[in-house]
Amino acid sequence: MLTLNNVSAGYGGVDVLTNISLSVKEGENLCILGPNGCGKTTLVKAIAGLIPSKGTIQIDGKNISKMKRHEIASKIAVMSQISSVYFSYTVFETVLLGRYLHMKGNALKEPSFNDKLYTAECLKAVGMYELRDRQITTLSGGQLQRVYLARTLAQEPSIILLDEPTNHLDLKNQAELIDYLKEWSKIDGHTVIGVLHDINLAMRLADNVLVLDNGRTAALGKADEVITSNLLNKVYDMDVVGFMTDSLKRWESFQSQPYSQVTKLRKIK
Ligand SMILES: Nc1ncnc2c1ncn2[C@@H]1O[C@H](COP(=O)(O)OP(=O)(O)OP(=O)(O)O)[C@@H](O)[C@H]1O
Repeated sequence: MLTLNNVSAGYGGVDVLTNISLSVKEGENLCILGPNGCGKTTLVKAIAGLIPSKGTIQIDGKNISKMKRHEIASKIAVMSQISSVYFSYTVFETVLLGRYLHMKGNALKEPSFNDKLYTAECLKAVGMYELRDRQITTLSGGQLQRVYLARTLAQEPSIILLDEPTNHLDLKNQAELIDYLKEWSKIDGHTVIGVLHDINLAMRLADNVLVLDNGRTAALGKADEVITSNLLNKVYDMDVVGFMTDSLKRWESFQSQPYSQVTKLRKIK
């Protein structure tokens, strides 16, 4: 479904990514891992056709450099981290924007009954239908992220590209979003390709993992085979598994200690 062959991309003529090759089949999910600045977002932008790239990127056998913007958008939706909202639309209007493609690209046109119906379905799917008339500026970060998920679904893509979508979300909402997308990917050969900093969430979502190191492929393969302590320690330049194990031990000991012992505050000198 999605194939990258020797893809290099970057900014101002300088490559950030070098010779990335991979393929993602329908119904499979891929997580992209790697330290800050290694090129994860750049890869997402290249796949979405938002920046030029060398090599070939094909969706369903078609080269994206030969596809029109709206044709790419009918296949791929990008869901990124939420940023501040400066323009106020209602929840319903925001999700309706995801139907833009299906409204023959004319957002000024009165949406059809079917577009409105599909928008409502997407809002129901993410549990935001009741808040459909609220201005999005009045929503919490978690609610806003749900609205953006609904807008992504309204686009009816076959591939969702995630770029760190879980900031602003508490633990429960992070897990729910990832589980929802995992479920979505198992319907009708959908695919999720996601940049996630949290390795636990990545393992929850991914069938396959690409680990980038300085713009190059450090590892690519099945999640349980690729996510090894040696590789993570090398790429992130820290004892990742040791850190996670230590956190778990602290949590366990915190649980077993009497309340009085763990709440002692250090005196400020
Ligand atoms: N628009 C841009 N113009 C020039 N350089 C850029 C641009 N966007 C990103 N870069 C550079 O490209 C490199 C890779 O950035 P990218 O955002 O892809 O990394 P990342 O792995 O997603 O990082 P992070 O985990 O911090 O989000 C960085 O050195 C960054 O400074």
